[in-house]
Amino acid sequence: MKTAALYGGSFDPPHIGHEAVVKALIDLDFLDEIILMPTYLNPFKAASCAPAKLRLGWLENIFSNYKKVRVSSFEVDMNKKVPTLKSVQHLLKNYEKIYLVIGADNLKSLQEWYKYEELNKLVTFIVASRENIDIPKEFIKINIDIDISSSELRKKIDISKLAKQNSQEIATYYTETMKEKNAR
Ligand SMILES: Nc1ncnc2c1ncn2[C@@H]1O[C@H](COP(=O)(O)OP(=O)(O)OP(=O)(O)O)[C@@H](O)[C@H]1O
Ligand SMILES: O=C(O)c1ccc[n+]([C@@H]2O[C@H](COP(=O)([O-])O)[C@@H](O)[C@H]2O)c1
Repeated sequence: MKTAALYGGSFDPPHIGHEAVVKALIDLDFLDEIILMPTYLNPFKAASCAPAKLRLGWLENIFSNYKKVRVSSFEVDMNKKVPTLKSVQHLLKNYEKIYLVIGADNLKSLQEWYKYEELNKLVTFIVASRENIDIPKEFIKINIDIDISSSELRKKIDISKLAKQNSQEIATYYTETMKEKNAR
């Protein structure tokens, strides 16, 4: 059986920071596969901006030509908030080891994740550096230096920060959706 990195996220929108994380993961020889798994909805969030199926389609498009990478619709298909533990348990039916990828900003809330102790026993974490946040030594670290976030992009879309494949479509979607939201 193979090893896989589970890289979950809202990807609302996907951006070049996410692409940089995936590229860094591809270079890790101990990973057979990288599984991108967009959330239906982050368990800690009240809503997403773009619907789950749209975010899933964007990711499939962006990463279709990346070797070792696949996009999983597991959480989107559940049509509800899915704790990461459930996704890991699902993957462990087919993979012998799961590495769980998070950005360093997620470290502060990790202990509050659903059944964190159990999750921590099942996975090995890979943490992507972000905003100079300290990453404790027990984590595998990947060095990412892309100062961009989806929330910033939702406030002000910048096409140069989006993946090239579908940047125009994504930029138009957020420009129009945010205009409508602000007009309400
Ligand atoms: N620029 C980045 N550098 C390193 N890690 C990142 C970066 N952007 C996102 N990540 C990590 O990738 C995962 C998915 O990110 P997510 O879809 O939440 O994007 P985000 O930019 O963090 O969004 P938001 O601003 O809404 O929190 C998270 O674990 C996040 O910490
Ligand atoms: O399992 C949990 O309790 C949990 C709580 C908060 C976030 N997560 C996961 O963390 C990943 C990153 O979320 P986000 O919204 O920051 O991209 C995504 O896969 C979420 O499902 C998981």
